[in-house]
Amino acid sequence: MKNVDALVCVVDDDVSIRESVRGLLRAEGLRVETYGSADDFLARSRGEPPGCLVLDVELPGLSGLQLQRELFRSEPHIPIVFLTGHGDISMSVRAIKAGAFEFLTKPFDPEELLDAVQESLLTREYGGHRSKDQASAQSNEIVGIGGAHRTLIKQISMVAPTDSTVLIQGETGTGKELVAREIHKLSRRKEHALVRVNCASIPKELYESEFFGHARGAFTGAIKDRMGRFEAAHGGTLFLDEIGEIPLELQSKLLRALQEKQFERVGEERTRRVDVRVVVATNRDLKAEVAGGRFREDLYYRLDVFPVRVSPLRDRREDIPMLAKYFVELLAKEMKCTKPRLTEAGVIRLQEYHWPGNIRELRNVIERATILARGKVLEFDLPTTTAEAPALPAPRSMNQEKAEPEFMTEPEIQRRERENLRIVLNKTGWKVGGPSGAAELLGVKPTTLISRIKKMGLSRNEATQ
Ligand SMILES: Nc1ncnc2c1ncn2[C@@H]1O[C@H](COP(=O)(O)OP(=O)(O)OP(=O)(O)O)[C@@H](O)[C@H]1O
Repeated sequence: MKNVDALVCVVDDDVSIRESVRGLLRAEGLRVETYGSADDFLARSRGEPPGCLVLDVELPGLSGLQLQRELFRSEPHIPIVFLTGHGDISMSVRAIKAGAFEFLTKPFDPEELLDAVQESLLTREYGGHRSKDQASAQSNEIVGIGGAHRTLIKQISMVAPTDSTVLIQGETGTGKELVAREIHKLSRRKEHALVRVNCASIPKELYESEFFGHARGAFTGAIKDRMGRFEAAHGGTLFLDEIGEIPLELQSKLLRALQEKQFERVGEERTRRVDVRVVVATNRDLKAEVAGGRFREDLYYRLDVFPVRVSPLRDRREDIPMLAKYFVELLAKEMKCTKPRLTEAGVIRLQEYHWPGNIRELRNVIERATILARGKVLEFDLPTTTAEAPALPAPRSMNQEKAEPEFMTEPEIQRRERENLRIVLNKTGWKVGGPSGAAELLGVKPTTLISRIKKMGLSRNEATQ
């Protein structure tokens, strides 16, 4: 196991739970400290901040949620895995909104707990979590804590060491370029160049020369030989950003270069070979572009080797507290100004907004607020929106029974979706996580499901009616 020797603190008033968690984690080579209450943890754990905190919700004295709040002020980067005896949805919503890493119900599944702890430690390794004593915020960190973030980090660490082509898709400002840079940084090519080409900014007539280079005199203005981006990336990574913008005429030439790793400069006969790893990104739905005849199907399949989807920020609101803290720290450092104060109310405001411009917009909003705050409290002036989160898929069995009519109205869709969800929750006895939980049945993450349940105002009472 990775992260051997990392410190995990366990806070639970039930000694048998403390001891079984301790045994489980120790067997994996982790260092474990146990505490019988939150107060005890605060009083005694003044040394090294843990890489992960396994925390009971109901505790004598300060509760688990109160400790979470306390830590949010002083040690916001410690990932917390909650254990609760009740599986209380509204409580988990609150905990997850406040940035909890995972929420597991007792009796816990040892595998699930180990997975959660391991993933939290992995996330920390990636700079998602920094203790107070560690270096302060650096630009180019991939910050986050939730399930979508963890999946992304896992995918990056799996594909980076290979030479496979990576297709990164996601809305504007979600961090696609950051992902491409991280893949390069973690690859064997890291000592060589990462060459970025923004395909949206090249005039049509210059594409070929930009990609493959040209010989002197090849066209008006070609006053000397020039190498293209493929050659410039030799040994390293070629990052083609906004790949969906490449004109059809050039797509076949690009396909050949990608397939055969060879090409000719414009105005030259000689075939050149290069060793490049290709990473591409787009905010378009490339499949739809193929269907619309704007993108070659063969090129699409050549690129779609290892697809990575970066979720919109509104689908990973659990990352917002950590991202906000990160940007406040980073921007104060960059702007050389006193760090303004981020309040809990401010964080909640940020979590309510729907972020069409994603993380880029969040950064801009925090930058503007930092200027206006003059070292005091950050205030966020954001429009109130009614934007809907994307719908959950209906349970599979129901889809099979009857095809959806094409013309269902929005309220009808919502009513059906709510009804489906109620049925599934009834079926699982209101159990959300775990192998037989509703999230697994619906094929969504427990955190997504919990926020959906909250949003639809579903309650256990109603579900058993
Ligand atoms: N997970 C993250 N943690 C910290 N900063 C992030 C994260 N994701 C994105 N950012 C920051 O948000 C901004 C936008 O990210 P980036 O340029 O990578 O997005 P993009 O998806 O490539 O956007 P576009 O499609 O418009 O090119 C950058 O300043 C980047 O550093």
